[in-house]
Amino acid sequence: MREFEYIKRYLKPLDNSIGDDAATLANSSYLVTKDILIEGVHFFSNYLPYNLAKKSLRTNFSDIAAVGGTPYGYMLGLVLPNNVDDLWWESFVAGLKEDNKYFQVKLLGGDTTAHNGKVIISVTAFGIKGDRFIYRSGAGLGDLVCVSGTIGDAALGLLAYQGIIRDSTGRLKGRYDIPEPRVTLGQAISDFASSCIDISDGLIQDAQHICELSNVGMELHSDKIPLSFAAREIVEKKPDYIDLVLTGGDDYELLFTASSEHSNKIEEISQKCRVNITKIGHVTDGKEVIVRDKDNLPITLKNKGFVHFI
Ligand SMILES: Nc1ncnc2c1ncn2[C@@H]1O[C@H](COP(=O)(O)OP(=O)(O)OP(=O)(O)O)[C@@H](O)[C@H]1O
Ligand SMILES: Cc1ncc(C[n+]2csc(CCOP(=O)(O)O)c2C)c(N)n1
Ligand SMILES: [Mg+2]
Repeated sequence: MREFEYIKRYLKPLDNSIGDDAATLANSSYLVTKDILIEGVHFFSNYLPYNLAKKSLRTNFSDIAAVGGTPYGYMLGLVLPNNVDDLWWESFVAGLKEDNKYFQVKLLGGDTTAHNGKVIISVTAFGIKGDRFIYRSGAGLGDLVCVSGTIGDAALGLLAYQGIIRDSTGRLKGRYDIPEPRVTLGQAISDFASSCIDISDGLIQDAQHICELSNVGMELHSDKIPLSFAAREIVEKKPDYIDLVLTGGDDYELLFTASSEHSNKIEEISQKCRVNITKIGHVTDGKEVIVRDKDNLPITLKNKGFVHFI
C-alpha cells in the first residue's frame, strides 16, 4: 500500500478532518503543519546542510501557503548522526538564519537527538490564516485548474545530480536544492480559490489528491504545462521526459482551482505577485485526472508521482 492508502485506512478514521496541507489550531486563526526530510529519501548524503536547513523550512512553508496562510514560526526536530561536527552545524544554522529573516519567522523550540544513523529533520511549522482557509475539497465542476511557476525543474535537477542529464546553467539543480514556497500567491488567492495543494509528490498525483477530496475529475493539457527554458530544452530533445515533468515532484508550486469568473483576477494576481500562473485544464465530473497531449489524445503514465512504501 502507498502512504495515502495507509493514512486513509488507519489515520483518517481517528479524525475525519485531516487531509489538507495544514490544519487550523483549535478554531483559531493559527495554522500548523509538519514535514519530515530523511537523508537518502528526500536529499542526498552530500547535500549542503545550508540547503537542508532551507529545504526543511520551505517544504513546510509551502504547505502553509497551500491553505492561504503566512508562516509564523517553527519547532525544529533534529535526528543527527553521532559524529556530526561543527562544520555541519555552522552551515545548517546559516541556512536557518537566512530563512528566518527571509520569511520573517521565529524558531520556537524543538528537540535534538543523535543516533547511529542518518540525518532526519522533522519541522512543525505554524502559520497565520489568510482571508479564508483553502481546503483540498472545494473544487467544483467547470472550475479552472491553475498552476504557479514552472513544473518539472526540480525532478530534472535531481536527474542532473544523478548525472543522467546535463544542467549547464545550474537552474534545474537550483530548483531541486532550494524551493520557493508561494506564500504571497497563496494569500492572494485565499479569498476565491475553490481548492489548492502544493506540488510535492508530482503534478498528477497532487491533482489527484484534490480530485479525491473534492469528488471530481480533472482534464489537463500537457502542452499547457508551464516549462522553464531549461526544462523545455530537455523535453524537446527527449519528449519522453514529459512523463517526469508530469509526475516528478519537489517543485513546491501551487496547484489550485477557481471558478472561471475569477479569470481576470488571476491574471492581476499573477502580475502583482510576480509569479506566472498558467491555466492548464478544468474540473470535470469524473474521478480521475486525465492528461491529454497536443492532439487531444489521453496520455498513459507509468506512475502518477512519488510514493513512500513501494
Ligand atoms: N502520520 C500522520 N498522522 C496524522 N495525519 C497524517 C499523517 N501523515 C499524513 N497525515 C495527513 O494526511 C494528509 C496528507 O499528508 P501528506 O504528507 O501526503 O501531505 P502533503 O502536503 O500532500 O505532502 P508532503 O508531505 O509532501 O507535504 C495531510 O493532511 C497530513 O496532515
Ligand atoms: C535523494 C532524493 N531522491 C528522490 C527524491 C524525490 N522525492 C523524495 S520524497 C518526494 C516527495 C515529497 O516527499 P514527502 O511526500 O515525504 O513530503 C520526492 C519527489 C528526492 N527529493 N531526493
Ligand atoms: Mg503539501
